[in-house]
Amino acid sequence: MSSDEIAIKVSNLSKCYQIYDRPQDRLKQSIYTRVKRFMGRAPGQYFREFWAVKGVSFEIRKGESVGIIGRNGSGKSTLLQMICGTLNPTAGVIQTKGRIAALLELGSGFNPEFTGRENVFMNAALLGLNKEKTESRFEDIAAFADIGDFIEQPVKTYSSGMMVRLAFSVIAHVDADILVIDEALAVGDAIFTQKCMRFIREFQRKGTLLFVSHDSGAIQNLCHNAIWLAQGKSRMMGSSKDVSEAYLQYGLQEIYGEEAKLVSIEEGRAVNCIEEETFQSDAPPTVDYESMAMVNDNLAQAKGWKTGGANIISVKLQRLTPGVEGVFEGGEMVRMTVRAQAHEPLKNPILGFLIRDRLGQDLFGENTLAFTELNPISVKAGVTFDGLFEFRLPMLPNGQYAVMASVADGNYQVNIQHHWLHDALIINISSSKIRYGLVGILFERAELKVVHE
Ligand SMILES: Nc1ncnc2c1ncn2[C@@H]1O[C@H](COP(=O)(O)OP(=O)(O)OP(=O)(O)O)[C@@H](O)[C@H]1O
Repeated sequence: MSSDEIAIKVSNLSKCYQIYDRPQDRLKQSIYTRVKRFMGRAPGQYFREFWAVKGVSFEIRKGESVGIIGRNGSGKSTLLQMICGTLNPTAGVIQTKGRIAALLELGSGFNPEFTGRENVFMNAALLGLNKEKTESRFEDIAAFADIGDFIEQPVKTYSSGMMVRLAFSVIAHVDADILVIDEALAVGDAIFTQKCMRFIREFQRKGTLLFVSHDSGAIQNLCHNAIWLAQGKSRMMGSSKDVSEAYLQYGLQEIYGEEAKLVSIEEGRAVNCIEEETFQSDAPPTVDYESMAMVNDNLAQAKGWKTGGANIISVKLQRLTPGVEGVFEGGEMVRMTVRAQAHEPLKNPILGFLIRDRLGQDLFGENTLAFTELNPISVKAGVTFDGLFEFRLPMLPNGQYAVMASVADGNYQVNIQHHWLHDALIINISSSKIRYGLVGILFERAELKVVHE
């Protein structure tokens, strides 16, 4: 790899902390250090060495997205702080090319006594943006943070969510070449997280990303490669898929213990020997998933874009059976209605929706194209029209989800998106028993059966 292609190069990087078991040991050490300096001989040592990061080396190409995964205390923050220059290494070399912006420690870089506005200028200056540029971008920064009048209040009055909003907004507007994000901090409410994820995905098209998470799913989704840190050392580097799988296996091994030694399997060696069977059972489904969804209309605050050719008037999720309004149960039949109005003639209007999780991953959705291919409909300016989608609501794991809605004109290949809303509805799932995957489905059967005695 030529040096021009490298964004970050870390060689043999280490950080050692001195750990004092008792407060008086720290005092003794400082006295003895002075004595040593004065007398020139080594007195006793009153601390233990703790290597938070030890001998880590890697190279990251420009434009690459790399995930850092590891348990609590494995050295992720320490490593990233050294890369960002906020912590001095004990040993090793770090070379970086370009402007680094980081979201690492909550509130770090903010002066609590200064207002949000003053902190924006201070932070942007630290990140290399001059006053004129910051002034010209201030409105965008404030709009992205979306904390209203709090921008003029001292940061010490902020909630942690407001602090993250402001910090993220600054790093999103300083033309960074390298972004360092700790996912634990990037989470705010669903709408803001989705906005951050959209920014990160856009940034990835040209910039270099270092993304820290405990969630191997998030790492695989955002990063091509990953580094697994364990006890301060780099345990594995490779594709994010391979690293995540190895990390997961290691975690399971720890849970199961030595008696269930897990062996990696390179290729499937099992012989497929399941006989065809028609099984009938009158027993009720054995898998009990509860997944209650609370749906909130967010249309008035929804972000997106429009051309003026047509706009979405409403997005509604309704249950098709009686029940409490706005509360849904996973597995029940529902109707999503996306209503729009044309402001110019639309030859082949398309209405659609898409449900996304907190990381902006598309879970499922549909549009009306399959229908209008068979039943062509055009609309004149001023006409209001609905897209109707009836489906069984999947059971979703706990968390917040956003419903994207759009109105367009055209066909599968060529279409103009006239109005696109990222978060027309917000879905909150709170009591889900879904344990695996992004979306749960209703299992009719999940049993164990003896085949041969
Ligand atoms: N100032 C310090 N003095 C002593 N030990 C420290 C200090 N800062 C961090 N450590 C230790 O270094 C180790 C690595 O910490 P670090 O915060 O880098 O881990 P991490 O992987 O980011 O953890 P988490 O996922 O919990 O954020 C931990 O054992 C921590 O206790």
